[in-house]
Amino acid sequence: MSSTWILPDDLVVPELPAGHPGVGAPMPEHWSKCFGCGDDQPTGLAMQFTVGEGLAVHGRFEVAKRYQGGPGFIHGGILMTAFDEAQGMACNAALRTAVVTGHLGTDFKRPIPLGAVLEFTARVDGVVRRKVYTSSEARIVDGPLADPDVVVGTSHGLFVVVGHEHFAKGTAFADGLPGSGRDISAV
Ligand SMILES: CCCCC/C=C\C/C=C\C/C=C\C/C=C\CCCC(=O)SCCNC(=O)CCNC(=O)[C@H](O)C(C)(C)COP(=O)(O)OP(=O)(O)OC[C@H]1O[C@@H](n2cnc3c(N)ncnc32)[C@H](O)[C@@H]1OP(=O)(O)O
Repeated sequence: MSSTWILPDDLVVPELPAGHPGVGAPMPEHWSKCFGCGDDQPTGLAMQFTVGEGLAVHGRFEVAKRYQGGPGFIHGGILMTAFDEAQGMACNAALRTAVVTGHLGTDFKRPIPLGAVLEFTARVDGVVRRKVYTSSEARIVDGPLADPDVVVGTSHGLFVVVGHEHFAKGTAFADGLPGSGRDISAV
């Protein structure tokens, strides 16, 4: 069973941005303190991304013991966090602009064991004004229960393009601040 997600009729599929790197190119974290992709966030997922075909990206992480929900398996919210990050990175690669998540819906298809290496394929399906429609699926590609032919979770999300004033409102509460050009992906 899967939940329903209907794309709008006036969806526009964007062109790849100029200078878009080739398939397989690594994508830098969008900010070092990000819980999803940052390398300066010790409890975070430290997801790593590469450019995929068209408007897609690929992301990976290993399910650490600290991400346990039910005994032996990933917590559902952690899986959603990874989808959020992957679909946000797809927006970033396709549109080269800042986005935030407006809505995210996940179907949990199979239990995912601790120690599994998850690979996400996430893409931009299209845009309507500031709304960016995205989708993603996850597979276990290494570790326990690995089978790259089995989809263990899927996600649909609506992201909204925002200006830098959106993040300016958070600076008073921020744990560190992006600054050196590593904060927003150059991809
Ligand atoms: C200081 C540190 C900064 C570091 C930042 C660094 C980099 C960031 C840059 C790029 C990011 C790169 C990669 C991203 C990677 C990971 C992704 C993680 C992202 C997150 O984890 S981020 C946290 C969770 N996220 C939020 O914290 C959002 C809270 N929220 C809001 O801030 C507002 O709610 C907002 C801005 C969403 C909209 O507000 P708004 O006033 O600007 O615009 P408005 O309401 O008019 O919506 C415009 C159109 O979107 C439709 N719309 C809106 N919401 C909808 C919904 N839920 N469902 C269906 N449609 C929706 C409307 O219906 C309208 O549609 P229409 O055009 O048809 O009228």
